[in-house]
Amino acid sequence: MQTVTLLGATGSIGTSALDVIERHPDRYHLHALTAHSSVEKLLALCLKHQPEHAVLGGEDSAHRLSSALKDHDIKTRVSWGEQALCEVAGNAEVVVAGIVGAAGLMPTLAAVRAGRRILLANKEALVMSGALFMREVAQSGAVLLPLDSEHNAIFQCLPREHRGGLERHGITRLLLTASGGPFRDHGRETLAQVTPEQACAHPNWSMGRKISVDSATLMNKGLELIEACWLFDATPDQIEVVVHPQSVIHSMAAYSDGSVLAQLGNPDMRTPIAHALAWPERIDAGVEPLDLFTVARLDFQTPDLECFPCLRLAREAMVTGGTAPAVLNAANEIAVEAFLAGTIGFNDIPVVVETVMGRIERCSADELDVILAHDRQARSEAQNVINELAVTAAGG
Ligand SMILES: NC(=O)C1=CN([C@@H]2O[C@H](COP(=O)(O)OP(=O)(O)OC[C@H]3O[C@@H](n4cnc5c(N)ncnc54)[C@H](OP(=O)(O)O)[C@@H]3O)[C@@H](O)[C@H]2O)C=CC1
Ligand SMILES: CC(=O)[C@@H](O)[C@H](O)COP(=O)(O)O
Ligand SMILES: [Mn+2]
Repeated sequence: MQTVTLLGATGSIGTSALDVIERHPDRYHLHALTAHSSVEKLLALCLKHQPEHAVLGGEDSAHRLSSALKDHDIKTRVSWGEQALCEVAGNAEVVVAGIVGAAGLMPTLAAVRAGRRILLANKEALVMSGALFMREVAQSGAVLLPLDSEHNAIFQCLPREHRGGLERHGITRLLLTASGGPFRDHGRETLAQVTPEQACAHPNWSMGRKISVDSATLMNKGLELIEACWLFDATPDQIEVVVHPQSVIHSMAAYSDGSVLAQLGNPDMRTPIAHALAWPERIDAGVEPLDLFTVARLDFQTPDLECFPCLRLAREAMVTGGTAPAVLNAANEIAVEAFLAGTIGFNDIPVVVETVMGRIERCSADELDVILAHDRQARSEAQNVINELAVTAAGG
């Protein structure tokens, strides 16, 4: 029996992870469930799963949850804030990192430092702090398993011990597949008019709103390119993005003898979650078997970097290195929030990111304090750019 902390239990990853965990009560025991502000959702999960701990973002919401649990005579202990998240992340054998955005960095790092088995969905944490994060994994002996569907697929296509560069294993390229998002065939003019609801309607995956917008701008693929560089010790030019609208091939590894290994499956996050939970064993994920006759065809295209500059910006940030990926990520988080709030348009997202990247000087990213300072600076600069765009739009 392994104890599990599920960071971001009320989200899309959290829901899929609970579905898999529930199928295997003999293997997994819930140590903690966490959320930010979804008190009612976390209450329902605590009533059902009775974890030892529940963590929320603020004191008021934690008091509300605690008193509701007492009314139901449930013994789950409730706490709040980043320190509490780090404690529950450090105290379970398995940690599912399913918080969205930079907020996931400190709890995920706490799990790394405690040498836990980490199932990483929170790609932003690795994008922000890649070198430091991987150094801490090596030092603590943590087992880092990718949940992101593409990275989990690549992991499955690589030799079991894949350390120290791809060439050593005869791997020439990683082929990172991208659905192309809901606006794959749109031109730049129509993109200017798209709404948050349209952007969040991903053609193949049901996900949280932030990652859905990232998929629509191709920033998700950019973040994933950076994520793949760190996870698989690859250089940006060893990674090729392939638009594959069906999302059936989840990614591939090309070898020097001409072989290309791929992992296929229905687009359902329970597959990578079950894979990483049980690795190196295999367990039931509750996922329908893939029916290739229904899929019928697999298409491939090159990404359109004119309409979707975010992929280019992320590649450039990785090549620049240091704090550039943290700046890219922070600016993107603010821009996506503004787009979802209706403050800026879809095509303004890359404008905000590129302008912020041009204004903040790159630094070495060896220290956490430096990374966090650049994250804060990029957020504040992104807000400035958004304000400037509003003035321009008002004719100022
Ligand atoms: N969804 C998917 O299929 C995939 C997701 N990912 C990655 O997984 C991560 C989670 O994505 P997804 O599940 O879609 O996101 P959701 O928005 O669905 O869920 C986010 C979760 O994080 C919690 N959360 C939000 N803000 C904070 C905060 N400031 N502090 C602590 N917790 C917070 C939310 O709590 P509350 O409900 O209270 O807001 C919720 O539990 C992202 O990094 C995403 O890129 C990667 C591959 C696939
Ligand atoms: C399920 C998953 O891993 C997402 O990151 C998915 O990849 C999004 O799809 P695209 O970014 O390819 O549209
Ligand atoms: Mn992905």
